[in-house]
Amino acid sequence: MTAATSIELNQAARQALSLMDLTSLNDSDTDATIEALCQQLKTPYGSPAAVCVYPQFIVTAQRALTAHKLDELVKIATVTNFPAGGNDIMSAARETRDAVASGAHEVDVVFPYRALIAGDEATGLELVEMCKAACAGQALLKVIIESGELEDPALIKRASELAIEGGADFIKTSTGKVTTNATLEAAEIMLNAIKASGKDVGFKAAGGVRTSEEAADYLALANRIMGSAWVTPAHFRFGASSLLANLLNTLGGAESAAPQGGY
Ligand SMILES: O=C[C@H](O)COP(=O)(O)O
Repeated sequence: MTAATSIELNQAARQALSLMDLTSLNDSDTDATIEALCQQLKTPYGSPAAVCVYPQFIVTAQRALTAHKLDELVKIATVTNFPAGGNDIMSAARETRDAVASGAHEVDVVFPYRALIAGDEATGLELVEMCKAACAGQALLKVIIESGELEDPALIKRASELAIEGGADFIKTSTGKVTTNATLEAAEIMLNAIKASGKDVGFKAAGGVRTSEEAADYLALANRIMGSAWVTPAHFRFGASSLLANLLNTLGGAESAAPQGGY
C-alpha cells in the first residue's frame, strides 16, 4: 500500500477511533481494570464504538459507561466459545444467551475452526445458527473465524461463507490469542466473501492492529472492496487492546485534529 500523507493518516486515525471495539480480554482483568478501560473511552475525538470484555465484566462495563455518560454512545461487546472455538454447540449457545441476558449488545463467538479444518462444515454452521437464535434479535452476533489458524485462503473463504449463511452480523478475523491474528490478506478474502454474499454483514479486524498506519491500510482495503459509504460502525470494526493510544498520539500530533469541544 502507498504510505498515507499525514492528513490522510489523521483522517484514518479519527475514523478508526470511531470504529474501534476497545478490548480487554486478559485473565488478569478485574472490576478495577475494566473500569479504567471504560474511562479511556472518553477521548477528545469522540468515543470508540464498543468496549469488549469477558462476560463476567458486562455489568462492570455497564456501570462504568453509565457513570461516564457513555451508555448511549458505546456498545458492550463480549466473547463466547472463546478463545478455543470448541465444537459444543449448546454450550456456545447457552453462553451467548447468558451474555445477552446480562446486557451484552454484541457477542463475538468463536467459530469451531478446528472442526472446519478437519472437514466438518455442519458443526460450524449449526453453532452460528444457534448462537444467532440465542441473540434473539437483541444483540449483534460477530463470528470469529480465527483466520490465522485456518491459514488456507480456501478455508478462510469457506468459514466466512458458513458464518454468513448461519446468520452472522459481522465476521471477525481473530481472537487475538493465536500466533497469526488479523492480516490484510485474510481481510481481503473475508471482505470479498461479504460482498459476494450480497448480505448486510460487517467485518471486524481483530488482533495485532496497533498503529494508525495499520488501521489506515485496513480502511483503504475496505473502501476499495466495499466503498467508503459502507465503512461505518454498522459494518466495520477494529478489535484492539492497544490501538487507542497510538490513534490518540496521531490525532494529538496533528494540528488539524485539534479537539472541537465536547468532553
Ligand atoms: O478482539 C480483539 C483482540 O482480542 C485484541 O487483540 P490485541 O490485544 O492484539 O489488540
